[in-house]
Amino acid sequence: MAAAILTAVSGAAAAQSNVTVYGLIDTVSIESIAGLSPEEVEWLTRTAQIDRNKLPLAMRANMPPWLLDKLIARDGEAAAMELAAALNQPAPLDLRVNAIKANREDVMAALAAAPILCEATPYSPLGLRVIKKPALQNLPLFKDGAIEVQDEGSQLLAQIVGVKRGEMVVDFCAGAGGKTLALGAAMRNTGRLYAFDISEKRLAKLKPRLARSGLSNVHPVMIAHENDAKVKRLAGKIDRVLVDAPCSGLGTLRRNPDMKWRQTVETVAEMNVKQISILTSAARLVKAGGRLVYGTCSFLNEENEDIVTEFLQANPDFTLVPMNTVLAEQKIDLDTGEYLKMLPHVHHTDGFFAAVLERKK
Ligand SMILES: C[S@@+](CC[C@H](N)C(=O)[O-])C[C@H]1O[C@@H](n2cnc3c(N)ncnc32)[C@H](O)[C@@H]1O
Repeated sequence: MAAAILTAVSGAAAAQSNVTVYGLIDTVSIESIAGLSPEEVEWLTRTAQIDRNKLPLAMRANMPPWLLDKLIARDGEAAAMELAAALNQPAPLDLRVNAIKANREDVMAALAAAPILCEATPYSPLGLRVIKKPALQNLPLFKDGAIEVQDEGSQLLAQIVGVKRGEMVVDFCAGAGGKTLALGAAMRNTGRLYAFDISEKRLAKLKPRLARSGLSNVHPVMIAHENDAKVKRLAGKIDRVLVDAPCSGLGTLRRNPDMKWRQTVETVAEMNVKQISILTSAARLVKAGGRLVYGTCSFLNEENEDIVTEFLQANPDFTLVPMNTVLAEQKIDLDTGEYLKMLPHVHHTDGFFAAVLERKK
């Protein structure tokens, strides 16, 4: 790592490389970087003392210029810098209580005895925010599936799908099942929940989590692509469909700070093509009066509102259910306008977006 740092800054000394180094110093302490020579420690220490206010904005924000420019054009400089600052802070550790195994108060008391201090999350009725970050893997609560690690924003996205007992539900992009587990528990282990994904590896990671959770209503299904014949077979039969779409992941930069350096305007545009294609195919599953929920862990309009607008223009049999209505149905005291928009500097969650679309009866 040390060699890579010096190559990055002493080569062409490109602004981008310097941004990376400042970001690294902000995220991890110099002492925690192994294998540095005394000269490298000295150089990094001097770099860390530079007055950030004299640096160009993108360096201060620790963001690629294309991304910062986009945010400034949309939100103004102050708001963009506030979001950037929040994304440069480490994320808290949030847990979701598995309602078919435990309730939040009992879990809180059991954790306190461990002793692990936590507080109830403000929006998700099943969430706990752990004060420090202890290892949880060996706790009986974790092994028995009473708790799962899940950001509060992700919990909310599952909650606003509004699943009920006995329903037919599809989690179209289930991955390793973060939201699948929340949906299955909200269905009280009844009905049928299909967990689709194109990644065998991710679906395999869902299996041990499912075993711990005690859920028997989840059916993982590997699909080749969004237009797979397995999707067509369920057309018009599903009460609730969640599309937790593949996206830039920029909303999770607190956990994956390197992600922003791998995204470009072009990768986002490629993702948009996939997003509208998946949403359009998943929509076929929804029965009359049923709901389709489109979500991302991104804060970019291109991946969020713009996809929903394009979808609604092409699919007039769907209408947007205002998020205020959805959140009120779930008894969640939160107002984020027409859509769910969770942001780290406002809600202390990862960045999440969701829209609820209903098929006309
Ligand atoms: C944002 S991740 C899902 C995260 C997951 N829902 C969770 O809560 O942990 C997006 C997922 O979409 C899957 N995916 C990508 N293309 C897909 C497609 N055409 N059809 C279904 N799933 C797809 C990816 O494999 C990835 O697991």
